[in-house]
Amino acid sequence: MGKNEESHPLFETRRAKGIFIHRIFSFSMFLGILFIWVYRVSYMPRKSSEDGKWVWFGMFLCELWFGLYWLMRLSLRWNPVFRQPFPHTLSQRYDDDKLPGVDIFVCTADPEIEPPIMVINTVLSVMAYDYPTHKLSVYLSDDGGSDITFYALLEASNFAKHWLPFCKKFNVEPRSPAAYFKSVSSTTYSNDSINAKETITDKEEGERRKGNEREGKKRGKKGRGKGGVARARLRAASSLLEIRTRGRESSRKREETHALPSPSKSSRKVRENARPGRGRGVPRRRRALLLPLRVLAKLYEDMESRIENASKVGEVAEEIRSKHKGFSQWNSFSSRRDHDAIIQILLHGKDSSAKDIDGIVLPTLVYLSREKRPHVAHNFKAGAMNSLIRVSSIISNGKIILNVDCDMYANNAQSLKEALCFLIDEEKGHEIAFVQTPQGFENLTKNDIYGGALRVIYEWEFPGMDGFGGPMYIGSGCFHKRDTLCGKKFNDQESLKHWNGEDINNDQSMTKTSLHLLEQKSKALLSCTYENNTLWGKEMGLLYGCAVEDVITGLAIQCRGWKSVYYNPKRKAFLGVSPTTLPEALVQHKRWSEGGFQILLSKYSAAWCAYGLISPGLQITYCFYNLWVLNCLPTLYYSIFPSLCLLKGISLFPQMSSPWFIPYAYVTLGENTQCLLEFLWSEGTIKGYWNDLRMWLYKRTSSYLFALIDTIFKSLGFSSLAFVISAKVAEENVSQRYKKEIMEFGNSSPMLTLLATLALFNLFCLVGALFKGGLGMLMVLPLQVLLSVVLVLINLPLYEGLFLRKDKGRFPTSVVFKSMAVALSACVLSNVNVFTTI
Ligand SMILES: O=c1ccn([C@@H]2O[C@H](COP(=O)(O)OP(=O)(O)O[C@H]3O[C@H](CO)[C@@H](O)[C@H](O)[C@H]3O)[C@@H](O)[C@H]2O)c(=O)[nH]1
Ligand SMILES: [Mn+2]
Repeated sequence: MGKNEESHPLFETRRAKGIFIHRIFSFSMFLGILFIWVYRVSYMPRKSSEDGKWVWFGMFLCELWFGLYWLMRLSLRWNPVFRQPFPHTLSQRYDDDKLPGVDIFVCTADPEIEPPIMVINTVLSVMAYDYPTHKLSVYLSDDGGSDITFYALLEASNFAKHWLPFCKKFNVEPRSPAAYFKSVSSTTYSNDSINAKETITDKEEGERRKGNEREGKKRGKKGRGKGGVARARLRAASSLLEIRTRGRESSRKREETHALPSPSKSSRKVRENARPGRGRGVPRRRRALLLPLRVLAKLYEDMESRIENASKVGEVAEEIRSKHKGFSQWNSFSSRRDHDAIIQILLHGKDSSAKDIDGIVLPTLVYLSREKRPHVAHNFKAGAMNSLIRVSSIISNGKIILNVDCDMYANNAQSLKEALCFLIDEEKGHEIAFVQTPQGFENLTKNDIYGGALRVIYEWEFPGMDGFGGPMYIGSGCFHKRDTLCGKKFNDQESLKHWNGEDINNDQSMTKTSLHLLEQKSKALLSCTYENNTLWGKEMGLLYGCAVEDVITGLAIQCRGWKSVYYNPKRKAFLGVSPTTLPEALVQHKRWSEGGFQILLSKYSAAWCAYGLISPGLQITYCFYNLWVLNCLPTLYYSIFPSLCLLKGISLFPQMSSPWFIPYAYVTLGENTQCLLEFLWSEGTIKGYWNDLRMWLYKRTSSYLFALIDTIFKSLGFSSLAFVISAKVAEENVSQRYKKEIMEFGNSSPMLTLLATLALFNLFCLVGALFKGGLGMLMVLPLQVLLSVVLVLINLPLYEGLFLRKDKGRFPTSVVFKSMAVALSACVLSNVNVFTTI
């Protein structure tokens, strides 16, 4: 870091390397595409009676679309930028009191799909951010209106008293207790020798370790080996708890620990305490220390089983209810869709009882569930977010707002400060409205069978958007400035004012009565009718009426003149849960693609309304995503007609001997090589690429098609907006199959039936064609055979699911029959007459 700290910016932006080569390559690809277009037009069958005239014309339209869409995609790769924050500079420049208040919103909506224990793990992980606790407030919005979730949060508020000091003193990662204990479990709980601990590492831990090693070196220690840091962590953890336990017995000892002024100092002291056992191979000492970590783990396990018990029974025991007044807000009439506003401030920074076991103030923690009535539209997550914005504004009013989904725990305690570097940078921070991090997933398998990682989007495309003015807002893992989220326009003069770290909440102290008053005041803000005749959902807060409330809100913010930043740290900032079955993955993509298309048709349309408000490059990239759905038509066409014509012996592509074959071969090879390389460079595997290709096809031929149909229905007023919440837990046998990367079909939804029908249709066409023409077909119609073979190969797991598998994840028999019948009759019918004459 430079000497001149004052002028050193808080972040830097780098351009990608090799852009020039990429542009030349893209130019050659574009030439190839032009040649394909020329070929289609000049070889169009002239006479109306000629075989396949209309099919040919359709092929031309498809290729025209693919070519244009490829150009849009190119814009995402035109000018990528990468960001690097400097949190140390931030820490040097702003002491704790100067840092802005941060309000963190966690949203949950259904205690069955989103188990309360998972929700509070997310809550605990964000409470434990490396950030001054008196500047941190965490709000849980529960659209499920569940007293069990409330109970879980109540438990979490107690557990936090032990968990936060533990995390901070020993710098543990990740700070979701479940994830942390899982990472150390196999070793700590066993009574086996210390060596077992050497194996507790996973990839993420490796990252953390590197950081630790660097830190360790700074402190003049030798870099530790693999197991060494893990051991040190355990030892540190153990010794802290040992002190805690002993502390309970001897108050003198306890005071000693508490008297230490700063956590880091005390942690050093504890580490020193622990040192005698190190490196001498004295298992006795270590074993003695192991027990206390168990105490914390046990504390967690007990809490977990109490919460899970309550979930199983479906209610909170009377004994517990009677101990906390919060429960009185639920009555026998309360249901998910019909209940009063509920709010409870569980911890408040200004309340003297809200301290951890070290006497340090805990972050403010609030449970809320907005009022719900069956006939009042509640606007899904957008509605929840707006309630959160309002309530937090009277409780803590943090200038920065972070929103996470309830499954997305913070995986990196530093990322809050890192994100702040962008938002409060003296030079550029004034124009940045939000910082989006990519969504990481903890449950991905090696070859990512449902393409849930969205690797290429996060590694290549979002940096491309960033180069044009900023990425989209994609919900979870986004840091906003409160005022821009509430509709503030970008105004140079005002925004240029230097960031002032004024204190947010200057209330002196909070008594029980003042807390109660605050809760009552908040309830009014949570009522169903509060937003009537206001700008909420239209110009303020998150916008309503769109299936991807986040993306449209982000676009609106950018249209008001703001920029955004994409921050993709090496150690993922958040980890959540990705769908573990094919139907779920398809339904999620349907929601996303439908939402995107709604944006394109809305008053914020990136295609026309955003003109002049955001950069043309950004406009194109938004269109690229918002046009996902339209891909269904050409893709369906391309996966049906070439196969069908193969069966009928009609040629749709140039012969191998023709010079026109070259552009087809070049474009196909070039495109696939580029995509494969991008995938591999984003830490994907080759098999993963193949899986991704399959999902690419399935999304296009089912999710997008149904999204298109639904959008049409909605615009005609036949149906209304819905939000299908993604499942975050799976049955045991489903998750077993998921881990083995066996595709899960398991239901007879129209989407799956359609996929099965298409797959069978391709199979029948290929088999029929080979039967009729033998391998000679390969010489006559090489590209069509290739296309058909690829389609059949990519569908292999689907055929298995239809005919070979016996487990519950296979296709239901009804789908087997339906799809067989439709696919067969399509083949037979087309062979008898039609398509040539239409
Ligand atoms: O009525 C609702 C519906 C959903 N949610 C919450 O919204 C979040 C996202 O829901 P999920 O089912 O997990 O959807 P995903 O598709 O996984 O979420 C992505 O896409 C959504 C938009 O479709 C964004 O809102 C999310 O932030 C983004 O992570 C979850 O925490 C839900 O609890 C609510 O609070 N109220
Ligand atoms: Mn989700």
